[in-house]
Amino acid sequence: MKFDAKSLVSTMAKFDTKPFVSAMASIMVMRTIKNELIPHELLSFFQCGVDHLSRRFSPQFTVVIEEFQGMARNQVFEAAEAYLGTKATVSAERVTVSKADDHKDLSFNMDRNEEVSDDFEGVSVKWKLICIQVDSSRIRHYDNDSSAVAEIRSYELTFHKKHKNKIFNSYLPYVMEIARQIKQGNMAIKIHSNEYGYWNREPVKFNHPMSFDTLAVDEKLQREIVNDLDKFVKAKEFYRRTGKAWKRGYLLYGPPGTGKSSLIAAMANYLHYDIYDLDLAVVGDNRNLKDLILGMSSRSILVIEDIDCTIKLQNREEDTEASNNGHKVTLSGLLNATDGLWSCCAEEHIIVFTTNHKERLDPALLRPGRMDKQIHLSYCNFSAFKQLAMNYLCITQHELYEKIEQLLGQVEVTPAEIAEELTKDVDATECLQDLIKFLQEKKMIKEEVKNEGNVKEE
Ligand SMILES: Nc1ncnc2c1ncn2[C@@H]1O[C@H](COP(=O)(O)OP(=O)(O)OP(=O)(O)O)[C@@H](O)[C@H]1O
Ligand SMILES: [Mg+2]
Repeated sequence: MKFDAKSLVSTMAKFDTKPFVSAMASIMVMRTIKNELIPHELLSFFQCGVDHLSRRFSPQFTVVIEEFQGMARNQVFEAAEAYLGTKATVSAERVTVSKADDHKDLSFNMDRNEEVSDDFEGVSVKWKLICIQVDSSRIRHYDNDSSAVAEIRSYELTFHKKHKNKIFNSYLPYVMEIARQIKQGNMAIKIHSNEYGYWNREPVKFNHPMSFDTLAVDEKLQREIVNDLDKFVKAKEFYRRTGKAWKRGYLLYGPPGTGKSSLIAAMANYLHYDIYDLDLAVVGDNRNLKDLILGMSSRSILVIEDIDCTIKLQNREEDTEASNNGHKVTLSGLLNATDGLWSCCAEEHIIVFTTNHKERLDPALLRPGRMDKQIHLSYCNFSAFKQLAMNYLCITQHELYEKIEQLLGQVEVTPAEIAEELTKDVDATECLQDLIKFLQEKKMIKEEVKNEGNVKEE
């Protein structure tokens, strides 16, 4: 018997033939065995019908999560990959292991066609990684030069139909959130720097060890800063509701060596944000500046150090190229870049300006809403000293502390100066004695200067 498969398939498709498909399929299978003559199209049509019927009566529901959506990677697939990596080592039979250059830890994943079970609030689900090999020319996102065969990957998530709502509304968002946390913990922080109008293609791994545990600032100020950062990170909904861009500006000011750059490092390590260290002096013009800020990723810190020195930004009225020592970035350009409408394009930006001379800044830069928080980093008090002694000498108490506390109340000394004294010797007592000598000398110089002033006045 000969089939005109195409016309048979289209004829059957016009009618609701599904209830008959199963029976027909069995007949055809029998005939196939006898005659080996069933055309491919017809068989796959029956196969579809059988699958459809079995799904209809099955209590299971399956969500297919493909790796690509057009050219872009599907974020749900990426999240599932990261999330299942943590489960695979426990419940899969075979796992793959890899490590990317910018990752701190090994990444595990389920192998092809492996299954992983998971439980969420009493609901059991099954994940399966499906990999199909195809001709690479058929896939748009695939680099055709590298291989003739490509793999189309997808996850199948299967669970009981009655849990559909819970899976869509709670479980999948939960998977996305856990994956975000895993990625955040695994990715090394990077520091980006700019040359002219673009960020360097190869950001450097940020290895600064400073943290809020080692930063020596007044305890109360430190708590205030950490609380502010915590509030900012959790405030997505607040920023959305109030129509504000999700960004926060900090101005760090104080004498050299009081920990402004160290605080930025502690912030980046605490939030796990990349740093974009912007050198305004080499930015061509306002347009370049805008492009640079648009080129930053979300969840990052934009740093402009020594804002008073890099370019002349004092006077907005004189905001012309000529009055700006030939620099084409102007104050209004900078304000627009950090403040303007399009600055909302990315989310979770922290902007930090530092200066040794707050009084030299244009008030426009300090207006509330621009610099949300101004943090004064000042000379070392006793509480900050104790932190430094802990960092460098690993001590919390010493008989010389009383003397040091007294001297710290009489002279102005920066944490950087103290840090230098505490690293001069290996022995803690000798270091503290050196420090006392250093503080006494400072005190003497201060008194001499004061006396000279008094003599002049007389
Ligand atoms: N508050 C601090 N806590 C711990 N270490 C500090 C602190 N301040 C300064 N230091 C030490 O002094 C060094 C210089 O400090 P830092 O670069 O943070 O100062 P700064 O305020 O940014 O100075 P500048 O105004 O010159 O840029 C740091 O590498 C660190 O070792
Ligand atoms: Mg600095």
